[in-house]
Amino acid sequence: MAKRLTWEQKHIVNHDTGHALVKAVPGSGKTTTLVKRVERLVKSGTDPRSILILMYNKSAQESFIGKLTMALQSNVIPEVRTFHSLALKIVCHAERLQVIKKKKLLTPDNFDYEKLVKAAYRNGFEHEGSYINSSEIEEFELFISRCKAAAVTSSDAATDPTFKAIKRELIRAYSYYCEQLEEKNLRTFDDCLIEAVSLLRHFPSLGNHFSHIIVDEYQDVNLIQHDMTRLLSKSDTSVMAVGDINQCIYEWRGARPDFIGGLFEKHFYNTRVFQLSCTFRFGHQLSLMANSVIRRNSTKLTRLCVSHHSAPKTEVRIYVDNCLSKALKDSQIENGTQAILSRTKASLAEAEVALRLCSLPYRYLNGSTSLQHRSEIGMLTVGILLSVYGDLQLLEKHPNKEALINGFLREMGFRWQKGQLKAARNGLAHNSDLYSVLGRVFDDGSSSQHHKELLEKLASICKTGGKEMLAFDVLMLLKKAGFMDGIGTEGVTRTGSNDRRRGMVRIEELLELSKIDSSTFLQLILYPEEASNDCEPFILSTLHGSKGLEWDNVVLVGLNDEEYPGGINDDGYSVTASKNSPIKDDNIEEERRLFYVGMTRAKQQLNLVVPHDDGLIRWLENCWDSTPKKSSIATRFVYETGYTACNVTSHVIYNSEEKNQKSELSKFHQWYLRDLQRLKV
Ligand SMILES: Nc1ncnc2c1ncn2[C@@H]1O[C@H](COP(=O)(O)OP(=O)(O)OP(=O)(O)O)[C@@H](O)[C@H]1O
Repeated sequence: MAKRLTWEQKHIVNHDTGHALVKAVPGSGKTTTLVKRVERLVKSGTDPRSILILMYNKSAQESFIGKLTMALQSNVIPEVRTFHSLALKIVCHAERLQVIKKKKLLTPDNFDYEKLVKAAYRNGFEHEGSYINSSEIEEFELFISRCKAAAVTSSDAATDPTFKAIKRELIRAYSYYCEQLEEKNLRTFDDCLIEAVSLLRHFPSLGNHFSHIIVDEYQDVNLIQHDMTRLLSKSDTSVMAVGDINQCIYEWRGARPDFIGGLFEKHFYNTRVFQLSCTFRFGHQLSLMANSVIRRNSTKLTRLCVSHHSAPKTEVRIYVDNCLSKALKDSQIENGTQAILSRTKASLAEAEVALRLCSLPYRYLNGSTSLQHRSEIGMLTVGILLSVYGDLQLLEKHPNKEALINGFLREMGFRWQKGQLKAARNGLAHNSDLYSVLGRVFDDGSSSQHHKELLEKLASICKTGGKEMLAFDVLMLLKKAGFMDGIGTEGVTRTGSNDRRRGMVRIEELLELSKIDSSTFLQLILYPEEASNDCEPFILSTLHGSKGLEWDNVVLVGLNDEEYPGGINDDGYSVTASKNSPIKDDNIEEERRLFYVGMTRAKQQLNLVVPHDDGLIRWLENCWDSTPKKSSIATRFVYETGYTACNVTSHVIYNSEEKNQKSELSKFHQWYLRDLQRLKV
């Protein structure tokens, strides 16, 4: 059945020519509106080939093409591309015209790309042996994209003072990566973007002439993409940028709130501003809570996110005491989609253990790191194996043997000398007696006092536990023996190191709470039970990864203030950040936007799993929605939701309660009611 467009949607569909900026709240029917707009333009005579639509990623591009083909009922549809694919088209065209050198495109799914990244990593870190932890490669790739988004060359990286805090190994790896691309005559999509912008600047005719350009998710564009949009726009081109400043969360990839929040209007003259302020995804309580959080940012909130009458009546629950298992048990929705989202990967690892404990099915959104590949889990598993059995026989033939042992060897703080790590790995391939293997490795005359002490620690832990011990107690033994002291010190980036340290804290809390014995823990990690298939698998994702997606049931975890937003700046670019420095206002604003993105993914249910915090309980009882003055245990963002007051107001709305009750509501909630009336939704 055709949907009746809201009047805000109709205004956008009917916009004629001239630049436009559409400010759209989450789930506000952007795609529906844009498809309708293109349909109207084509039906009123615009040549579809003169319309360009730029989507943020490939899946959005494919879904948009599908919807457009259906709407236009024609094979001639406008050009729908991602920035990358458009850049590639321009670069290929320039190659054919022999304006630039021909190079081979290296895509991320190409095996040669993986080989190149690993070779560069090995080179930078002087890494020995064939095994490299996937999360280390992920961190290196992230660093590559950060550099490329800012068009940083390898020599820039080596000399730029803002890179002072970056590990030299990482910069060496990046230089090697750039050199290899050059030497082998290769380019990646990131290189294409940089080259395409430079080509358009010097040879403007390389870009087709478009009468309309529509750019979706404009809050995610970086400077290169913003420049590309400008260079593609001719004097008679109408550019429409669509996005939400409150969902700008990719600053580490070069996106900045000011592109959508000012620069677009500055660079594209006479821009008309439109709003899509009505959400079809979630109900009033969640809308009120989301507004209540995001209004703390310095970006002035001129329009609220308001729920459409057809939106689900979303239920929001808060679980105190980090009761994830309880939240998982009572929040499942039959046949509904569900997700667990977290700021850090560390809390996702904890969620994985909790899901295994409840025998619930799950998978990662992008298939990346799973429990066995996290080095602190390897450390703990090997430590428990040693304390219970004295050796690693149980790992023989296990598919994750290498990953788990690698975690241990890496986190134990051995300070390996050349050749030793490789010798240890080779030795352990055929011998499960870790103590004797390491004894032989360090018995070459060059071993230091430090190595001897570590071996003594190992000896002290071997078979001290026993099957009947609680996993938590074994962990305490390992801690006492100094096993956990080195966690994170070998990290590729500070973000990764912090994440592993947090992972350890999270697992410690979970083991203390769940009281499982060590053999159950080993079973969970090594041979988890088949999960029940009574419900849809829980999707595990970071908040960053959840952007643009939605689920019936969303569970947010890792909501303690010291982890999220955290007291320290995790960003490896920051030179001055120290453990005690307070998080900067800009960073808090970005973290707040991330929380806003996370909470607005839910359709039917939002479950917030928070640590025990008496302050929060008081806050909830008193209907307060201000930020606590002193540092809190639960993340400050949960306080900012004004949960109880929003619950009351949404009750008033759903039950069409009396006017006098409405007048008792806060000014902010009255604003919401006025918008609801104004929008007539
Ligand atoms: N006018 C309308 N009336 C009723 N439902 C609508 C209307 N417009 C859009 N929707 C519904 O709202 C939901 C979200 O729409 P759409 O996918 O177009 O949103 P979006 O803004 O692109 O989403 P996102 O925020 O994830 O980018 C869809 O289920 C769509 O059918």
